[in-house]
Amino acid sequence: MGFRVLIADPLSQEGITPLLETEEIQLDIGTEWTNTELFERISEYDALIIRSQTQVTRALIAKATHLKIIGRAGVGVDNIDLDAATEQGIIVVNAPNGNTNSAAEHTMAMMMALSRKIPQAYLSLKNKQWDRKKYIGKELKNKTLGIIGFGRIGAEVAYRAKGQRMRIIAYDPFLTEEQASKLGIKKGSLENVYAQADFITIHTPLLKETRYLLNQQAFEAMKDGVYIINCARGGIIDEAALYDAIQNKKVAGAALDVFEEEPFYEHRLLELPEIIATPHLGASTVEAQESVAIDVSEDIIRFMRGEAVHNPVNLPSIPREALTEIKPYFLLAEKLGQFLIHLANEPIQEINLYYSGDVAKTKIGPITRNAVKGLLARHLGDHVNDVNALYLAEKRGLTIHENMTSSTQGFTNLMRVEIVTKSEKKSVAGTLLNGLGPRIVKVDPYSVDVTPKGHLLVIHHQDQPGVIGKMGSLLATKEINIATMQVDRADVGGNAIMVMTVDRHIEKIELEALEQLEEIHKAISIDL
Ligand SMILES: NC(=O)c1ccc[n+]([C@@H]2O[C@H](COP(=O)([O-])OP(=O)(O)OC[C@H]3O[C@@H](n4cnc5c(N)ncnc54)[C@H](O)[C@@H]3O)[C@@H](O)[C@H]2O)c1
Ligand SMILES: O=C(O)[C@H](O)COP(=O)(O)O
Repeated sequence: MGFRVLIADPLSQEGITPLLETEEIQLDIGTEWTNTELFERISEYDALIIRSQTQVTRALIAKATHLKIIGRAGVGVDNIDLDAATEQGIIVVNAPNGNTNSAAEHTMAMMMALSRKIPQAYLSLKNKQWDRKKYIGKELKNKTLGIIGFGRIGAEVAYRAKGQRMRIIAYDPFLTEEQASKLGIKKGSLENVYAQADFITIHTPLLKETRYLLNQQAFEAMKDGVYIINCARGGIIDEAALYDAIQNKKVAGAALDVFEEEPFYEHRLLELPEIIATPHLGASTVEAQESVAIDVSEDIIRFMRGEAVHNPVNLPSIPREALTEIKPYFLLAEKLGQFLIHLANEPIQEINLYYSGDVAKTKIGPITRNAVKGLLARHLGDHVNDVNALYLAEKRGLTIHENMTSSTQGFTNLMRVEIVTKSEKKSVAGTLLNGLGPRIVKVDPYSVDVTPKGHLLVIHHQDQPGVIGKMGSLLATKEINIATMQVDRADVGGNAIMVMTVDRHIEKIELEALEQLEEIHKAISIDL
């Protein structure tokens, strides 16, 4: 059947070449589909690619029973219910860099068209008017540009505006004084921006904190005759407040590429001659569209092939060099989790992770995620993955603690996973042996050396002569061949453990037969 990909919004044909050239991918174009069709057919797809039009709501995600990845060919993901995607284990990727330049250029074009009233003058000419007095503009030179949101696009706008000899004051919670002075701009608070700027351009995402950031109060705090440019997202400006601010001459004009509701065919703001507008064209250039479509297509192919994606939105992004270093620990962590959950006799309440040696020097978050995934997979199966492991653990009331310790116990790297239940703690520790892969080296207090792979049999028994022989004979009667065996004990004659690798899965009834032996406390079968 292949990996089924649905493109729901118009993408650059050249940009989807990587998908077209990948044999395993079966590509459908649903740009002409109605919403009803999309709802009816979404369950057929492994991947969905969109731009800003398609609303990926919780309801749509609930229907998307086979969906594994959503690719946003662009930056803003406010049209995707990220929580719903994460809960369903769907990874969301975007293409954050491909349209930066186009959006910055569009912002500059809008600012210049606004200050020189170009669209208004053009319309007037089209209407057979030759009116020169009406369209007197304002220069940008020596004016102050306030930039709210100094990320990729905000910074690109700053470079260009400096070329226009504007003074720049920027507000962004992450902008430091040092960065600002290096760039030759001023860092200010929102209030500073409002008080000083002649032009204000917005470049933040639409978030809870930025919704209606530019509201009546904000307009009141601005200079009289300020110009506003929004090529970021509708909803960051309160459109009703902007309308009033223009009517009462506080705001001299606004250039809008984005709106609270899109698309629309009539808009109250467009009745005002001080407003110029484009229908969300910031990223609409040949270059940007090709670039974002390539980026998102390549991430979908990477995902399909089990490789790390480059632009995850609902997973922490890991730099490539760091990923090479930590990836081998993912398997170790997952196997430790899968093994350990079989030792739990009661529901788990807490998961503790202890990292030491080389592994403690890496980015442990994604390693923890894999351990939790392994722990939950026994009861949640395929439903749990890297994307939703922590969410699902949290939903089940599990607390997770990560700890760094110095106790390497002679290994160059060691990670221990511990689960806490109402009445006991169980733990398993493992290491990554150079060139040999993951090894389990401790089960509770017992030292072992087990490759976490295949069919394992864990026996808790009394340390006494003959028990290993009895075990071996019983397994032989069931035609269960032992491939490897590890034994350790707490004290002579005390509690002991055997961890065996056997050649086939051991049935419950066979475990019960083993537990009939007097010296055997518990027999556990684990398939890894
Ligand atoms: N019109 C278009 O077609 C178009 C094209 C591309 C991007 N966009 C939009 O432009 C915006 C910026 O994109 P980007 O690629 O530069 O994103 P970015 O993530 O690189 O930058 C966003 C910046 O906003 C800052 N920020 C967040 N909350 C803030 C707040 N409350 N106050 C001030 N700053 C805040 C962040 O710290 C970050 O530096 C996004 O909304 C994106 O969707 C629109
Ligand atoms: O966030 C973005 O990348 C822009 O708003 C572009 O949106 P579009 O892909 O719908 O043009």
